[in-house]
Amino acid sequence: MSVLEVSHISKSFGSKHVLSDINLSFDDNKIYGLLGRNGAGKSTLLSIITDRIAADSGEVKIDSEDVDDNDSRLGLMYLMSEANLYADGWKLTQIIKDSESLYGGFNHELADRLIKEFGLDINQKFGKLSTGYNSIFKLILALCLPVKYVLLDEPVLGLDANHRELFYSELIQSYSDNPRTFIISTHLIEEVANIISDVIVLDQGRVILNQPVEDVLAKTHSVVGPEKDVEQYTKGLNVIGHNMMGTIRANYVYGDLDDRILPDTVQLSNFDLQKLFIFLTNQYEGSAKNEDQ
Ligand SMILES: Nc1ncnc2c1ncn2[C@@H]1O[C@H](COP(=O)(O)OP(=O)(O)OP(=O)(O)O)[C@@H](O)[C@H]1O
Repeated sequence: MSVLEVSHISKSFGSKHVLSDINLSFDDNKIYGLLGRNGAGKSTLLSIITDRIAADSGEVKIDSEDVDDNDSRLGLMYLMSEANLYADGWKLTQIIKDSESLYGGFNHELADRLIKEFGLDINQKFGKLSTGYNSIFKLILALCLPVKYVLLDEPVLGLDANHRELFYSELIQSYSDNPRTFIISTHLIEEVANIISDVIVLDQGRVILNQPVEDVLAKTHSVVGPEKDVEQYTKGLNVIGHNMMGTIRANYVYGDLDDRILPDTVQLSNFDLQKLFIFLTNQYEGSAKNEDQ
């Protein structure tokens, strides 16, 4: 079992602290969702992990070996991001050839199928691709290169709804054919909620949540009923948000419920990852920032 470990990573740009003491560990064969609001530091973190930019302090290791300037470790990761690594005049076929020799392999069978399914013109030059096809081409590279860690920064940028669906189903297929670790940074939480096994939330350069999705969802409770009863029932619990619908109140709780008695007038259910994300990163009433890191 190998582990990708991020220890005490901090990064500033000028006087702006972008990442502060980030500690994360990525296990084999899991699909991580890396979530955070605009400017939270997601792309910076992924670029540091893959040694595209240097951290101010801290280290990234794979199997206890620092990845810094270490080709054998860096070759275990591929970062698909908005930043283009390829020159506009390069042909896609040439980029595939170069990547194949750099990474020591390429799944041509899968690539051929994806090229056909997405309708990508493989004889095109890189710079001539539309935004969507630019993403599609980089996704094909990401899925077909023989790496242990696939890092996807906004993978569906510019993809239409049909192509997004196709990508998610191909991602699942590729993962089940060849289990490996994915780290997916995205704002489309609802679209990835059923794909990811673990969720990491970055907020203002810090990790505020890092847990299996199943455990996280089990701790979400929406408590709905007459205002007085809801307030009474949720007293002392970690209420991270609320809604009013006339005289009916919904309090959103994140954390374990104790064995308090639920009044007949009050209904209890779980709420989804997107709602939790919004409450946690909105600094809504009663922040859960220090919980469950
Ligand atoms: N090269 C750079 N020089 C100066 N500031 C930078 C640089 N790269 C990133 N930043 C700043 O660092 C902060 C974090 O940026 P980053 O792109 O990592 O966030 P993000 O979570 O990926 O955001 P988004 O979801 O909007 O893409 C932002 O305030 C950004 O302006």
